[in-house]
Amino acid sequence: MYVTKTNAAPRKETENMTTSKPFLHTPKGYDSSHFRLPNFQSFYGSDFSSFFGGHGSGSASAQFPSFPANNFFGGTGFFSCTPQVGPCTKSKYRSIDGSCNNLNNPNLGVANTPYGRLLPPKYSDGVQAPPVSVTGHKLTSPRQISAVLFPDAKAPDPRWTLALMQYGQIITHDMSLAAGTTQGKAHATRCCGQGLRQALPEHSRNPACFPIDIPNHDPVYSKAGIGCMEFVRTNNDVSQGCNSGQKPAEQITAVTHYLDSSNVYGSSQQVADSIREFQGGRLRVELKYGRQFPPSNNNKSAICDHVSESEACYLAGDVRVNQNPQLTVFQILQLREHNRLARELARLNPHWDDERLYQEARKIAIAEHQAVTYNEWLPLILGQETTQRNGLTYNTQDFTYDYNEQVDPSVLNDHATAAFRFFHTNIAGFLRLYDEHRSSFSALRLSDHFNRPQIIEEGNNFDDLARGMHTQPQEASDKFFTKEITLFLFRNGRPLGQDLRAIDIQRARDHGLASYNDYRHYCGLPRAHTFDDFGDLIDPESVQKLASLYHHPDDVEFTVGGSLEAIVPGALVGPTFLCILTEQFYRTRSGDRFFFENGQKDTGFTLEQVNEIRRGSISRLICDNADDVKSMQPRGFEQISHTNPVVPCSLIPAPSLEPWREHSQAQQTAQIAVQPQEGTQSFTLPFFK
Ligand code: HEM
Ligand SMILES: [Ca+2]
Repeated sequence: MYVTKTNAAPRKETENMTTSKPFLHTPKGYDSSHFRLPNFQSFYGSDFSSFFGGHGSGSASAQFPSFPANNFFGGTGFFSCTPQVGPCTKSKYRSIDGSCNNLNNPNLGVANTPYGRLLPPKYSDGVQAPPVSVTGHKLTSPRQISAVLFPDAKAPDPRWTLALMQYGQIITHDMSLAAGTTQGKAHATRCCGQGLRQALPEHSRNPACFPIDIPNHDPVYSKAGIGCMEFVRTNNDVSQGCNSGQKPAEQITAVTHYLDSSNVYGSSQQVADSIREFQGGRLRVELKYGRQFPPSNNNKSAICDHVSESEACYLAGDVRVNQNPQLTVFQILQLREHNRLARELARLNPHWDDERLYQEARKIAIAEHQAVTYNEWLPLILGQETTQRNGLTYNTQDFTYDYNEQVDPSVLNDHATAAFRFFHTNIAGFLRLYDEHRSSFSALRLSDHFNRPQIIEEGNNFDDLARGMHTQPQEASDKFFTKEITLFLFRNGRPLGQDLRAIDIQRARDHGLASYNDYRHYCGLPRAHTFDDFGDLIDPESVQKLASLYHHPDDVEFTVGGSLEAIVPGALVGPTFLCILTEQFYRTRSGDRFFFENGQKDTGFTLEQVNEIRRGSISRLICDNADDVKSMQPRGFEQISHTNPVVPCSLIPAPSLEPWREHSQAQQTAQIAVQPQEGTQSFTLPFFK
């Protein structure tokens, strides 16, 4: 069944699903001009109700009471995979942990629940151990695959700015975090079958040859750039694993699955409360020379690298906030945007209390983030045609009416552990600094500043970095990855660091992802029976390398094959990853009852409010929240050109908060007296009594 935007309404679920079954959305209507998805039957039978953490069954939590959170990462132990949720109250606002979004299945999308999956895992023992070659051979070390197939070659993207990549990382951090893998330092957590959650101990990693750290004095590296080449045991490949006979292990993601700015607000009440000011609806900030920065992290030495007590190391809704300077800049812009909204709302509605201001500002800030993600970012990444045809974007001034409670919003393992990581290709090794005239005078080396955000507070760096990422090109979408992440990741002052591409490959093994061929098949592309068959989408040189690295075409990993595909015209990714990403972003919007455009009666915005939010943009975010950026090009993800010139911020459209004003008698009288001022952007000036 194919449903296209041109001849039918956006796709809707039609299966007769009951609450006792897992909510797996089956991708029926996927379509693009280049390839089509077949009708797809969910591989999970109806007896898998406990597979995704027991959604709908409730039995797991009854049998295995949940353990205190502080035990969670503290070594091997079993915990409930079903969050204790509900009963749900009818709230106008999202919960912090994602619960009660889907009123029939309040656990859906909640933080610390398993990823979803499109294709069943392929563990070599059926339940937990990473896949090995179908011919029984060991797989080549991820580090070697990375070095052979994904070398560095500088090729700036002809059209898009580094902000496009950087906002992608914000989106990613909003959507998922493999529990325990933060900064590559900690250990994994997963759900075994039967709703058991297991924290794996640190020593389950073989310290003798962790495949990803490149030893500083590695003789092999110095010759061949390979580093540690042995195949090693991984997190999942441990003896204290899930008991045999159980259903396969499922990895857990620590943040809310929804696109709800959980990176800003936190995914647990505890974190959310720790970053609130509890005054005026604002989030906590530290003021430095009148500029707002996030509060200081109490755990600096564990979270940041190279930190003296005086160096900045921030606390935010997401633990990865300090990971790289541009990411931190965006997080700070989002934080300041919340506080800006809270202040504006307080002026419009002086009778609102802290809680009301916090919730309303949060709701608007999340909506602005969804608007930028879906209307500005995704069409560039997936291609406009793909987003339009598959119900990801709508060209309308009306509501979209596309919430579907049958859609499972869970972030898919296939997406987060393979497809979405492809955009590591767009990372640039150097971050250029640009002044207001768009002259560049210096650049930061990325690996000098991993987990070390102090640099952004110095001088005008904050603005120069903000302008810089909207001026400098991102790296092109191709099979090349900058050495700053494949050789120097988290090097923390050492000459060499880790290899993110190798980590991506290793992590996908650990999560038991099916093969590249399986995903080709899933996406309606032919399976390759010989290595040469991959030549339909992959260049001959890479096909040859695949043949040298793998024993059989079925051994080729999804992360690897998918990253070598030719880019779909109009998009920034190859066809198989595009298919998975499209499915994910369809679920993320239509499975979210609070999605800003969908016109839900009790929770949504008025149409007038929605259309104000639609006026927002990435450039507006910079104009409103950088320290002193006075001009931007209108389309910030697109490089500056004569069709996208830098203009004064006053010419960049801005949402008006006027539709949020609650009209009391006194205010109505006052409004007549105070007319909106000519020439100011649409934010209404505060009303002075
Ligand atoms: C400077 C930029 C970036 C750096 C340094 C970076 C680094 C990392 C690191 C260290 C991990 C954890 C790897 C692991 O232990 O498995 C990770 C995970 C990931 N990255 Fe990136 N990344 C960057 C940008 C991006 C971008 C632009 C995207 C996509 C648009 C992206 C998508 C992902 C995804 C989906 C994951 C897995 C999240 C999860 O745990 O579920 N990253 N990245
Ligand atoms: Ca989230």
